[in-house]
Amino acid sequence: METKQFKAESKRLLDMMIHSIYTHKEIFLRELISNASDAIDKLYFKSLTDDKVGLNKDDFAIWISADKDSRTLKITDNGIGMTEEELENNLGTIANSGSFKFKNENKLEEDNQIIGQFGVGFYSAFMVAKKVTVISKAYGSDKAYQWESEGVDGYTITEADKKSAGTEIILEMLDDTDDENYGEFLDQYRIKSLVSKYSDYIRFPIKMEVSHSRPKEQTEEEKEAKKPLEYEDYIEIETLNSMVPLWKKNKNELKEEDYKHFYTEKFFDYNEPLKYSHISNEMPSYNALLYIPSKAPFDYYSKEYEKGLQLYSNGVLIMDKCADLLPDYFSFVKGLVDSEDLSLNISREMLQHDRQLKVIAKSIEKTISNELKKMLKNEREKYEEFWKAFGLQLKYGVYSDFGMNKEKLQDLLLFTSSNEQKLVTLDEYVTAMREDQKYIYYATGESAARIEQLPQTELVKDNGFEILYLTDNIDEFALKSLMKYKDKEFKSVSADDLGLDTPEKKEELKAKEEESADLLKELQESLNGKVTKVALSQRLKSHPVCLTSEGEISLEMEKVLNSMPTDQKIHAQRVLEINPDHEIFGKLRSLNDSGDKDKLGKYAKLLYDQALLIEGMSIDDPVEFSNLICELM
Ligand SMILES: Nc1ncnc2c1ncn2[C@@H]1O[C@H](COP(=O)(O)OP(=O)(O)OP(=O)(O)O)[C@@H](O)[C@H]1O
Repeated sequence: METKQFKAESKRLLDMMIHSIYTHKEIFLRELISNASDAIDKLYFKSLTDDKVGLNKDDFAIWISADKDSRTLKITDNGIGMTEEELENNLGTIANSGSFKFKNENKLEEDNQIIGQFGVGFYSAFMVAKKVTVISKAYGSDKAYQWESEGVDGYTITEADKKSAGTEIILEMLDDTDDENYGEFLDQYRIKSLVSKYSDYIRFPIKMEVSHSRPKEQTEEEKEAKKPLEYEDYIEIETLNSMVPLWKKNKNELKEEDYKHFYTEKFFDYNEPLKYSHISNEMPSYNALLYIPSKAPFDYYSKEYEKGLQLYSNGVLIMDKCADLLPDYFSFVKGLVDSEDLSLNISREMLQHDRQLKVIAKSIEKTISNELKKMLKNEREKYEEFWKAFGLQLKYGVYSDFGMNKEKLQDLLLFTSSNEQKLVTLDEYVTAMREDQKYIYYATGESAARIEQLPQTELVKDNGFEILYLTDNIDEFALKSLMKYKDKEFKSVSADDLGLDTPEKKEELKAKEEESADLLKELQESLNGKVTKVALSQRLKSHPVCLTSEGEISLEMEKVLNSMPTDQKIHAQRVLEINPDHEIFGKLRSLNDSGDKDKLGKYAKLLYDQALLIEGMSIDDPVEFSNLICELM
């Protein structure tokens, strides 16, 4: 069977290319500068083995000049240039990359800085220009040629005049419209900022004549007469790019200040970073600078915050915030990644499916996780500072995605402990556990101070067990996702069975409950369905009552879930626990025995409201509460 070749409708293809491959028009400049840099790289490469080139590394440069009157922008390089045939092949055929071939043929192993590989970047010029002229003279050739095109209708190639090898690209900008201002690309400030945004690390100087203004010299008489200053324009040649990226410099040459300065400048943060790391990775190959800010940005915990690392390919910026490089739970990390293996031209959508990118993202995640673990181990104070700013995000990470990442994150968590209210890791908690302690205990509340006073914590504390104080909304959900840590289950101090009672004690309580069954039933009935049970408490020591819950939803979870903006309200199954050793219990019994149901009902309401207040919850009818107190007083 004969295999047929695909045919392409090149005009349509070009049209599609121009209008759909890039999202931002401004990147045309990046593409043309990258091409110029590639061309110089090729001639520089030749000059290493061929004396006839006659140029040193310092002689190479890219020039930009803009002329507002003729609305033209010129990008010139003294690189390898193109022959007539190369103009035809490289600029006349979409997706034909001379650079890609060059790279392959010359196996630029060590000094591989060639950027181009797809053979499409050049055409981005048509996003902003109505006419593109390329005048080029190939190195070693005595003839120069001019390629000219107004877009989809085709191109012409004619002989031209040009003295030295290299290429000059002239863009005649499109007319401005109501929506688009193409003239802005002729503005020197705009050009400067585009170069520093996208092409700052091109390794050959990008030069431009920049006009400045300065006060004119005054004569002595003029000075004395206090004549107002007059200004004059002057032109200066400026190099617009800084050329060597910090992350490609040798680590030994760099000082802490260099990294910190780079961070504050690049990521617009007044505060110095808490931590940085400079990574040169082999497999996959990439360089990265990663920073942990010392404070959470003001919008960090809002929808407006955009996570991501800057993504560079060979020193050329591809994307400002590449979200795919960071998992959500490490979204606080700032920094950049530079990889030669990524292509400059792939669009955002394609990038997401780039296998290489995924491999890099995995490697970065591992690095961040290791750095955090190291910090936790060796720089506890710093880690606690980090925790204050971003701990919440890690706890969200444990809970979200159905707990998929909990194992990776569990050793990075900190909780306030009942022991001196200091922060502890789960590992520290478990290591300090007594042999007879079955569970990791926790209590929830608004603040550590509030939790400290909860009656429910009494018994666990009396047994000498440490309690984790959970004060953030997400905390209990995160622990529920974890379920266990090192085979130890988490247990709320409000849980049914705290695992503290001996079988004899349990029996004793059961007998007491049976004995008071009709009293407990009476109390529950008088609370009109507000609680599912009134029970005798085994956890209370000095307090008369507390509120706990049965089933999966705790009172704290009820609070959190009901504070969310949904119509559906969730109810925990509330249990009012009464301390059988408290005086008030005797009072309740005698009321019940004497058949004073009315008073008993009032006591039940009061005790229930008290339990609510202790829990930090609001009571249904404060007026009734106040009246009842007065009545009984
Ligand atoms: N200034 C230049 N000097 C010499 N050759 C050039 C120049 N600009 C473009 N070329 C040639 O034209 C080819 C096509 O350029 P184009 O920008 O379309 O793609 P590319 O740079 O190869 O790849 P990519 O699309 O990844 O940028 C280049 O590979 C190169 O051979």
